[in-house]
Amino acid sequence: IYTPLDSVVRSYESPCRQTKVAVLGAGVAGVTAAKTLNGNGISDFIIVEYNDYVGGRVLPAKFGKGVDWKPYTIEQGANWVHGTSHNGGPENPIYTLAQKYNLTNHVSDFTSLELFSETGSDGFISTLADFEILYSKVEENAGSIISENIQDRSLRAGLQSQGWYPTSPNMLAAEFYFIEYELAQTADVSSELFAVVSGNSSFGQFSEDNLFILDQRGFSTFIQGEASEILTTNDSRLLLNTEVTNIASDDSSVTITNRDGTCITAEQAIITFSIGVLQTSMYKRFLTFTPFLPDWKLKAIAQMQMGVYTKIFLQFPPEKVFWDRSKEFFLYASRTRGYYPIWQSLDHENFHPGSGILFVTVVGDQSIRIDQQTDSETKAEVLAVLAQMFQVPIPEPLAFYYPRWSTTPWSYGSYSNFPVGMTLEGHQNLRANVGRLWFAGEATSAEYFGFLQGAYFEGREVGERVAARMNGDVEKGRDMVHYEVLKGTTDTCERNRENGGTFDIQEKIVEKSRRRKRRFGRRFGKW
Ligand SMILES: Cc1cc2nc3c(=O)[nH]c(=O)nc-3n(C[C@H](O)[C@H](O)[C@H](O)COP(=O)(O)OP(=O)(O)OC[C@H]3O[C@@H](n4cnc5c(N)ncnc54)[C@H](O)[C@@H]3O)c2cc1C
Repeated sequence: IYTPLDSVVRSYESPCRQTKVAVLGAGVAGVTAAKTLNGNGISDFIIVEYNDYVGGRVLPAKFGKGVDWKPYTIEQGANWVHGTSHNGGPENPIYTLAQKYNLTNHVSDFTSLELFSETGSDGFISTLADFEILYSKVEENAGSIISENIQDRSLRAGLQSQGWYPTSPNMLAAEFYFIEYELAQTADVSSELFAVVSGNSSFGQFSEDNLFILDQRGFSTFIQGEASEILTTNDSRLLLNTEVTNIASDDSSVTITNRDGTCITAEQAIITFSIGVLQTSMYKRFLTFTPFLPDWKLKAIAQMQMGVYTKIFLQFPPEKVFWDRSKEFFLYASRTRGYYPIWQSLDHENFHPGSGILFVTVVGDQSIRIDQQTDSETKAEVLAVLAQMFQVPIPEPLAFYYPRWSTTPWSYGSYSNFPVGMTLEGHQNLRANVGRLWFAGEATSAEYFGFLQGAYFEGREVGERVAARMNGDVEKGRDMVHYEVLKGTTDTCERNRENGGTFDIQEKIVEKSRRRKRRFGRRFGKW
């Protein structure tokens, strides 16, 4: 018999929208997780996304003007597919998707490079060659760290053990080109082992090619395409413009509360927020967990690092282009580490010829510094560097833009980097579920952290685990391994898939590292 009290009790019990799985975040990891759930028969999910678009850190923008006055599409976030496929061997899933969506691209030629000092064009190519040879020894050493299970150390210590002490602008620039440009942080704070693992997993396993995506539909076309295979237009299972502010879980359900006051109750939740968001929320409290996450999880979140990587775009009048249009890259050696070091021209026959577009990349502390500056302050610095490099009067740019990743509230940084002193077990604590809360994203990948493929593989894995749990597959849907107490190293037998690493592949790749080309290839002639 229905009584008014029943309805009060019912609405008290479930004031929120009900679903089986709440997928939090609509970047590569979230969309891949949702697709995997769908592929395993779970279509009752809700994706909650802060922004008004699908794609997360794959973020095109309109910039400048073309001959027809239409702006160009440039990429503020991810730009390259790092590693493609290897003679019928394993293929980078992002490469597979780039092909599926026919994304226009060009393989970057890192040898198409001109070098500059603070007083103009320079010929410090031998420094680059020296670094490249030395780095192959660092790779071999990382191989010993795995095979002999010795303690990891900083990449700085690894470089120093090979006699690398950067004391000149040229050496700083060479180190930037090989290390910071990829890790978005310095060798000082990076793990030697995992810097090598990361390079080998993508470039050693897939290929050395780096596809620069210049598709005018935007790089995010592939994620939006994948999302549209599981969602209809205006699908009520995709909540855009919705910021999650609290995640409450107990033995029976998870409740997601949003900034707009709405809420969702789910059986399981997949959290794909960046490590920057999870870290910053610990002290800014814009996102809270009820109850608090356990100590082992909080420590792992605090330990993984978030790098910052900033592309600063300039469009000059095309008739006033002052750089060599046949070159793709320009490397500037400043006395200050990381001061506007890498320039890339899009006004090139393989990119957007006649565009007048040039962009410079800074990372780490330099990114954090310029994120606090006004556009005009940063523009003045950038133009002064160009004047030093090219030794000609630099025209006023028609357009100038850069995103401020370190303060972006849905990302707080660009991508993760493996710190010194974090073991595979410590990292596993970042991946492992806490009851009904599952974690996925580029940072939870021990092998592909920082890359799109990391977000893809982790989204897929968690999607499979959650689907298995919902479908009653006890073995596959079991809790992920975590470690209440962390030891100094990870036992050899624990370097396995369960802990997010396939180090047998790594050992084989490291063995070959001396013979194979590295990311930048055999460019500088000393091989
Ligand atoms: C500048 C830059 C350059 C890069 N270059 C490359 C490259 O060339 N090649 C490459 O492979 N990778 C590159 N990356 C890394 C790549 O972009 C990421 O690895 C990948 O996009 C991460 O996907 P994700 O799904 O893990 O996280 P995200 O894309 O960050 O997805 C998480 C989603 O969660 C949402 N979210 C956050 N907080 C909340 C909240 N409170 N409520 C609701 N939603 C929320 C966010 O809006 C976001 O959409 C680059 C990244 C940046 C920033």
